Amino acid sequence: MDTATVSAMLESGHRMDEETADRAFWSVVQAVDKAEAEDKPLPVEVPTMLHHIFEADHQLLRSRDQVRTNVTCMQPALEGAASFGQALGYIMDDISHQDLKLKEGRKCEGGTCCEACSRNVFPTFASKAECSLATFPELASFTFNDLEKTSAATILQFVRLIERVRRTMAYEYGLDLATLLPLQTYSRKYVAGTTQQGGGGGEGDYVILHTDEATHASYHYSCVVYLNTQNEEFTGGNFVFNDPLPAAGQEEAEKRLEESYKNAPPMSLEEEIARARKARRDLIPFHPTTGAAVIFSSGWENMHEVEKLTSGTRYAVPSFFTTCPVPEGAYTQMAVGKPKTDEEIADDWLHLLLAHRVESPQESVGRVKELLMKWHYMTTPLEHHKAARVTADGLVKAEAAAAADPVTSSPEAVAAAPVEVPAAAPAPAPAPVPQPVANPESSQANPYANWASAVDPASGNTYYYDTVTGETSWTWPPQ
Ligand SMILES: O=C(O)CCC(=O)C(=O)O
Ligand SMILES: [Fe+2]
Repeated sequence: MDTATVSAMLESGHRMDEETADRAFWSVVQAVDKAEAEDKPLPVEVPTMLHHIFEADHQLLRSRDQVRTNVTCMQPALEGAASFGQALGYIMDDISHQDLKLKEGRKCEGGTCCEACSRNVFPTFASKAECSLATFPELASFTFNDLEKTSAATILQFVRLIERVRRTMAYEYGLDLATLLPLQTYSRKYVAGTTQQGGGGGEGDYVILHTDEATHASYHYSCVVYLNTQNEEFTGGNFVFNDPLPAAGQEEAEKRLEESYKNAPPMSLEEEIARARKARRDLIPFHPTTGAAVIFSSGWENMHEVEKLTSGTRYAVPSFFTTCPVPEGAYTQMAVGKPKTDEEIADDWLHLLLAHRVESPQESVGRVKELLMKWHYMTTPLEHHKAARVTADGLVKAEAAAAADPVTSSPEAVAAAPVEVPAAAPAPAPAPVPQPVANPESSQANPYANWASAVDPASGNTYYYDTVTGETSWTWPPQ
C-alpha cells in the first residue's frame, strides 16, 4: 500500500481496523526509507496519515479493557517539613518519601492540570508485535538522546506508542490535546543481580519509592508501557503503588508486621527496617505483562516503586507528560522554527527520523529535543490545533475560535509559562551571546519576560538565559 492510496482511503472517511492501521504504519515507514534513499522530501500527506493512524489507535483502545481507580490528589504539606528539600516539595527519589507529610490538592506547577487524579490500568495497550524486540530491536535501549543506530521504523513505532499514551491521557483527564506534551520518554532495562537502582541510562534491578513530579516539577502525567511479562521473561519486579496507611489501619499494620516475621529468613538490619516500613504502608502491586500500560497522575497521590527483580531482564517504557506550554520564544530559538505548513511538518518528520545520520551527534540531539517540544505540531493536523479535544468519537476541533490554545495564546501568557527540559543538566550552562528578544519593561509583571531558550552546542541540551543579564539555567523556571 502506498501513502497516496492510504490517504485517499482515509480522506473518504474509511475507519481503520487494527490490521489496516498497521499496514498504513508500515507504508509510512516505507515512504521514509524511500525519501532517504532518493534524497527527496517526505510526501506531504504523511503527517496527516500518521494522524489518522494515531486516531485509529486511540479509537481501538476505547473498546479494550481498562480499570480506573480515582484517587485524591496530593502534594507535600509545607508546615512541619523535615528538611529544606521537603519544604520545597521537590525531594529527589528518597526513602524519606514514606515520612513526607501530605495535604490534599494538586501542585502541577506551571501547568494546566485537571483536579482529577487517578490510576488507569490497560491490560492490552499495545500489541505483542509492537512490543517485540525482534521486530523493533532498538526498543530495548531506546532514548531520544541517542538515535545514532536507531532505524526510522523503531523511532516511528516509539512515537506511535507515545502518541497513543498522549491521546489516552488527554481523553482520561479531559485535557485539550494541545496542552499535553511528552517531556521525557525512553525504554528502561532492568537486569536481575545488578544490585543497583535503575535510571540515568544505566541498568538496575529496582527503583526506590518515588513520586514522578518530585523528580521533575513539570512532570504532570505519567505512563509505563511494559514490553515483557513477569514470570515469563523475569521474576520479581512488580510495579507497586505505595500509599500511606490511613490512621485507622495502624493496628492492621502492626499485625502485618508480626505476620511478616513468621517463616522469614534471617534479615540484615537494613532489610528489617525496609520490612517494617512496608508493613506500615498500603501496597498495590501491578504485575507487568507484554503490552500492558499504567497511566497515572504524576503527583504525590501516586508514589510508586519497582520491586527488585529476582531473575531475568525486564523492559519498560516510561513516559512523562507536562501541561506546561512551550514559551513562544523557544520556537524562534529552535534551529527550524514552528512549522506553519504541512510541507514543513513533513520536513520536520524527516529531520526527526534521519537527523542522526546526516548531522553531527550534537546537532541531531538538539533537533530531536526540538521535536519533543513540537510534538503537538507533528502529530495533530494544523487545522485541529485550536484546543483539539479527544473524545470517544474521535478528535474534534473546538467550536469557539476564541478557545485558547496555550501553545499559541498571547505572548504574555506564554512568556510566563514555565517549561522544563527533559535532560539532566551535566554542567553549568554556557553564557550565550545576549539577544534582545523581549521588552525589558514587561519584566516587572513577569519575572521571566526577558528569558529565552537556546540549544547548547556542546551537549545538545536546551538551556534558558536572561537576555538582559546573561544569567543562564538548564531548567525552567530558572533556579
Ligand atoms: O519500570 C517501571 O515499572 C516504573 C519506572 C518508573 O517509575 C519511572 O521510570 O519513573
Ligand atoms: Fe516513576
